[in-house]
Amino acid sequence: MEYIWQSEDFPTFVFNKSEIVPMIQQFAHDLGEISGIIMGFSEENKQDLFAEIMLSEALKTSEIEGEYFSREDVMSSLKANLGIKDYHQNNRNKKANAIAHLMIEVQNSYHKPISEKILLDWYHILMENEKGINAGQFRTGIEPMQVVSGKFGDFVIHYEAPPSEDLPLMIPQFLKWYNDFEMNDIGKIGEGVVLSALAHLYFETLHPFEDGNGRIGRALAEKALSEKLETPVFISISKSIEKDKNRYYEELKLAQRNLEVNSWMLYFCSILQDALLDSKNQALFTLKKTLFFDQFKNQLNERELKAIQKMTEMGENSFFGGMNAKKYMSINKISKATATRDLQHLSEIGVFLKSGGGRSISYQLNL
Ligand SMILES: Nc1ncnc2c1ncn2[C@@H]1O[C@H](COP(=O)(O)OP(=O)(O)OP(=O)(O)O)[C@@H](O)[C@H]1O
Repeated sequence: MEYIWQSEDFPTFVFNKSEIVPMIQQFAHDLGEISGIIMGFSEENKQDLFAEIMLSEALKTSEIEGEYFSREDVMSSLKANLGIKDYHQNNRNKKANAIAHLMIEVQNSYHKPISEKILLDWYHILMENEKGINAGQFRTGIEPMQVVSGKFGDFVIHYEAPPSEDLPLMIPQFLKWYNDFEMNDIGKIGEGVVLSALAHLYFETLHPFEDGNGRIGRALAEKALSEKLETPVFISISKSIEKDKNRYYEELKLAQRNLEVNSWMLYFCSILQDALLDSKNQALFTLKKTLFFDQFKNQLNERELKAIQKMTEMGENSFFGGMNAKKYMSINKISKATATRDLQHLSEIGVFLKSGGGRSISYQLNL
């Protein structure tokens, strides 16, 4: 046997539960903490946070594939699709629209059993604008479906998926395995974590589509977790994977060769944990931001408010180099004198902390 799908025992994945139980406990603990933080949020803040996390997933799952979209394009699609007021889809980047639409569809279908229709719908959403791809069906080609790297003429084959002709049997088996999945002795959260990890691996093993298997498979991992927890879990798995893509490929490669998948389980649990921590930090930042705006909003003029919103809209520490007079003038399209006056005021009331001197003065938010 070269690959796991060729084994008689496939898909009986074997792993040591006791090794991942502490990770599941930590995950459950952090999940509880986040729920506590979010509980106090206004509906608007909740929606903003969830949109932020979906945005992150949409951007990073595309980046893993080497596709880079602008934050603004994807966010405008997400907000329009979520029906957030004042947002209309004005984004002509069809691929960015597609990935945003997929993210929302995945959250909307978290409670439904997985089916061929759901997978094909997701695929259709993702691929309908791709030329040369039949967006409504699983792969049927006779050429082998291989994961390769390297240059033309010097390819390394990392993996070969089952032939297309086997899929009509293997896909229903996968769907049944997924929908019947149970692991009662590690609690609902544990069950969700394990299903998420194994469903992703199983799906990548089948590689059932011509293209987009990574993106659909990561979407499926998110759905599996939400489904078992019976509520949408807002985490960005792809953001965590993307931090070390090579490790992801290595772990998949290793897991394709042996049904004993301890290393994969440990790896994937660490990805979920990292993604959850990231969501927690984002939630804490939203909280800090709200308290900050509440404290200062009555002392700020429109220009000051606009500049502060700009500095916080992309998350903590994302406004590189802090604020300075030049940036402030350009954000508000105003004269240097007005900018200097506002910056002075913001420092005096304690919104900004000033650093540097002369031409290199910059201002950080005193969050
Ligand atoms: N050795 C491997 N075995 C099985 N699957 C693998 C292996 N290495 C990578 N993969 C999966 O295959 C995906 C690539 O497949 P495909 O090109 O169809 O998907 P994609 O969504 O278009 O690309 P990407 O995953 O890069 O976004 C990877 O993202 C990963 O999920």
